[in-house]
Amino acid sequence: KKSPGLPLPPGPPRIPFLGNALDIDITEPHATYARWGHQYGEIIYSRLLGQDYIIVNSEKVARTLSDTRRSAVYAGRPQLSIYKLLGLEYSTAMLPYGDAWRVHRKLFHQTLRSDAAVKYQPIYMSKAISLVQNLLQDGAAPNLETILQAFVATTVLSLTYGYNIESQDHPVVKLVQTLNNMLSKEGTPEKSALFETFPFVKYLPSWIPGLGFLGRLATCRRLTKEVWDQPFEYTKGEVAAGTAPQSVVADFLTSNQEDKGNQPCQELEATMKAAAATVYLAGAETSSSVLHTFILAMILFPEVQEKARAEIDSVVGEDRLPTFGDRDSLPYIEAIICETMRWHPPVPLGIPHATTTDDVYQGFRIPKGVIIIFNEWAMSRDCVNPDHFDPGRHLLPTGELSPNARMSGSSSFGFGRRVCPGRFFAEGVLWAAFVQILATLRFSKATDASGHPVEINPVFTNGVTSQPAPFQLSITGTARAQLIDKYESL
Ligand code: HEM
Repeated sequence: KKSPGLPLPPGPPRIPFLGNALDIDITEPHATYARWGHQYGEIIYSRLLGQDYIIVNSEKVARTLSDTRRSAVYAGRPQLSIYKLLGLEYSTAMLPYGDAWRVHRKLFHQTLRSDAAVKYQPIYMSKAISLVQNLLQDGAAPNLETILQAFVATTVLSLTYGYNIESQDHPVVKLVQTLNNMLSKEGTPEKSALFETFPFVKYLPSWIPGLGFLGRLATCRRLTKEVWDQPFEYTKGEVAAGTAPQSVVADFLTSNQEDKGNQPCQELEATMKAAAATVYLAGAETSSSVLHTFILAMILFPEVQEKARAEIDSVVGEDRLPTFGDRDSLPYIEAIICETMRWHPPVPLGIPHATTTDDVYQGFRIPKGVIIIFNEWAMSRDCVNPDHFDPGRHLLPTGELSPNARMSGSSSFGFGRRVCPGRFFAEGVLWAAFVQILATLRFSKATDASGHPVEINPVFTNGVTSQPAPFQLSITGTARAQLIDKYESL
């Protein structure tokens, strides 16, 4: 719809050139946008340097815009120069709305839709068992972040490519972790804004003082290519030899061979590589952030931890570990997962969408190409006492799970046609980890030399994904922990 006469949504006053750049708290932009929401309403217009933004703070509005007949209008992605500079322009999450993106989503649908993700359950469970073993071994002075990152790295590489890696020192783990660390440092919104405002910067030589990051961007592009190619070629070889275990890439290759009766064409293979590499980029930090947040919440709200263990004891008994077969009988565990996603959404501002055509919403003009920010953090605050971790929000008075309470339905997975295709997969990985952790481990505050608990100030990191800043803790085993070693021999 062309509607030049209509006003843009309301928003804070802007100054020439910088727009609202000076109004935003860069350590917590989601909180700034939420405050604007209280002042200007559910949908806000803002301008940062040369770029127009619409910020949506309400889940109801986000769903109205992206889950209805308008869904195609809100399914675009901004085409920012930084994606190309980092070598990410072919990643599923950055593709414009169109045919190439549809092929990616079809591949994900084949292997990761809700019923297909179920077949990875044995992998989810055995990786969760290794996680609790590692946490228990390290209980005295746990290096939580390293253990969680290793869990996620080995799990995602096993599920995506069929790698059976236990050690974080494996070259492929090192490769993807180096790339992820570089991407989060070099792919910041500030650098993105710099390239959008001064496009010529990317043509300058990196030896100019202050432009050393141009050289690091080139390294990112090289590493991205390696992450694209290396693990994929490994799985392709295993599939050809008939020795490939179950994995997303093995599924991609075999289901597309079956369709065509021969090897997938080169173009489809390139698409598979890009989609598979997106799994690590999109799934690793997000999943480890959820686990990290969960452990923090269990320490700050010990009554939740106790109640969860009591539920596991009553349903599972004391002489075995929980299995996926117990899942429907453990509504409180399910509610803890939903509450973890709500208490601190791992991607507070989602991944930006962009409009594919002009639109009109409630009398406001929404121009084509404008960047749409779904503020998942603001949406998570729209409840009574939002800072309190209360799984009861997701339960009926009878103790059963509320009809819509499922982790994969959380607004923290985004909206509309761009909703996270890995949500069922993430739900499986995280359910297995949560339930085994609660069944076998007890978390508490660390104690200082004089035996006093070390208080925790819950602070979260800032970036595309957000997780708790490091905190001290103590981990001990419950009576059921002795079953962990037996599980290995099953
Ligand atoms: C708890 C873990 C995860 C969280 C919180 C999460 C969250 C998100 C969010 C917020 C988006 C953007 C949605 C939007 O634009 O509206 C997204 C996109 C995406 N996620 Fe996830 N994700 C998680 C795990 C995963 C996993 C395990 C995979 C792969 C198996 C994955 C694959 C993707 C892909 C491919 C996209 C891009 C979709 C597109 O642009 O069409 N994610 N995710």
